[in-house]
Amino acid sequence: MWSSWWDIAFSMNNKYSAELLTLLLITTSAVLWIFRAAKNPKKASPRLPPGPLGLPLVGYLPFLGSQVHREFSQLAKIYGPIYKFWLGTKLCVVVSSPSLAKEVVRDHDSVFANRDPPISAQFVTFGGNDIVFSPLGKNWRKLRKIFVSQMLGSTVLDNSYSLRREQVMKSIRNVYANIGNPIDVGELAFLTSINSVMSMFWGGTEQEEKGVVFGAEFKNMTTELMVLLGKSNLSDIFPVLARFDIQGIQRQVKKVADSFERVFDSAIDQRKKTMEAEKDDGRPEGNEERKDFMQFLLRLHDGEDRSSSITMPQLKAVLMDTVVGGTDTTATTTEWAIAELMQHPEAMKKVHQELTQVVGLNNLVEEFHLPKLTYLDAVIKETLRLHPPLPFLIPRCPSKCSTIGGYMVPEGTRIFLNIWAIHRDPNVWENPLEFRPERFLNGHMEFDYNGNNFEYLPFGSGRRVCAGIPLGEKMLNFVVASFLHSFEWKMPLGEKLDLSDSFGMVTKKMTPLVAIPTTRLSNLELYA
Ligand code: HEM
Repeated sequence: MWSSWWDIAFSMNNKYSAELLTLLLITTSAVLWIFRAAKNPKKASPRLPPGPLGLPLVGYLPFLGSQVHREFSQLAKIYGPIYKFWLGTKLCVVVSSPSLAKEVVRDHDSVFANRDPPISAQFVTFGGNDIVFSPLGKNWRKLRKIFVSQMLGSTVLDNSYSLRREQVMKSIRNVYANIGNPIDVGELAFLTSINSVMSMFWGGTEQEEKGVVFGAEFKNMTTELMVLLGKSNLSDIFPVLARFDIQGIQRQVKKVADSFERVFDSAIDQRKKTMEAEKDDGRPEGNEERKDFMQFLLRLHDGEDRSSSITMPQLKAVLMDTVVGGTDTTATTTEWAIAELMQHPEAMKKVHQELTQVVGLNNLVEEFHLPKLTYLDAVIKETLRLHPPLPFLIPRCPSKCSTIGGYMVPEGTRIFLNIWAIHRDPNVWENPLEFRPERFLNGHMEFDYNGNNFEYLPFGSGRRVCAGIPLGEKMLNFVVASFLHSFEWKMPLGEKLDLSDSFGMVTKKMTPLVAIPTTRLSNLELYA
């Protein structure tokens, strides 16, 4: 019996024993090294993800074109589902597969639930007091809780339905007044969304009309803000240049933010006066039934309970999150949904059949019809799959160095979750480029907007999932259903429908959808 490796070695022919001994030593060391590495993975330091080379100093910046979502998806085909590039001194990582998205937003959620706000965001967040761009922390937690569970709680949303309904009715009346003439559907959708939100701010007071007048003004301001925030700013790429504001982006953002603040100040003043007057009249402070956003937030501002009271900059920042976060996204999706249906008459026919059956041609759509409009819901889900308004969500930023997909992702990296690519991945979706609402109907996999299925993330996922889902979903389904039930939409004679998109902070149709409405309801009095 051989008692040890040494015995084996020395029992052999001298000619081979030295070589064998060396071989054994190498093998043993390798086995020991692998064993230790497996036992103590921290010691094996992972590398940065692969990625395209850029130029010295500027990195990949000069190679970024205007269709960034398509370019990022192409790069994933070359470098894989996780890759990196540099923009100046900023390291960026793009993640484009459901399993790696899960690692980011579920497995490492607390580390990646931070944002990397552009430098100009400080002006729209009233000094970092909002929900969208705040780092994970006390401020964010408090505001998000107020926003999700109280401000957009089901009682508030139910109580404010009549306000949204009134705004949708107004839009229907406006379209009817222009029946047979071309209408910019995106603009119509935007005004309907912003007027609904404005009306919820003012909440059925005498100032509500004024709020709605501001709607048109807000539209231009929001569009301008989105363009500015979506621009590559040298100040972000080279923070040492920030104070020179070479492209003037910070200045312009500040100007738009100041205009928003003037409107907010006027609304806040007026609302305070109304609440005072109600108190003087002996009515309970603020009308309990009304429960509009402004009244609700002002009460929190005046509140003595420090755990739930908010400062004036926080109040304004939350208003800003609602206006900016909630209107362009909803309006853009409404425009895409109608455009896709016009391009797919079979699907449009099914939507119309469902509306006729559930709502009836002698009625207008009401929010209580929505749960029964299952095909319409599938249409909206399919629209958000093909055209997520935020193709990379809102970039995340790890608070410490982490490992994703076996690669190192250092603290402070800007993370783009490319859901646009995931939603069009042929390994995930059958015929992904086809518009097929049926894939979201019963019998197929369950999809909702809460981000639990990493193949479908139009509202994001994890702690930073969209905070406005209940309102966004209600407005979206209600507005699309109302526009489609009340009118048939056709392209002007000789014009072709264009479905190409244009990348931006919110990715929209390249050419606005301009269509001609004709009436659909049997009872024309409903349009009055
Ligand atoms: C079609 C409609 C909408 C879409 C597609 C959408 C999409 C998104 C996405 C992708 C994010 C980032 C999520 C992440 O990083 O994981 C987000 C965040 C957010 N959205 Fe929405 N959104 C919509 C409507 C709304 C509405 C109506 C509101 C407000 C009433 C709103 C308020 C917010 C806020 C406050 C955040 C920041 C959440 C946080 O950082 O904690 N959104 N949204």
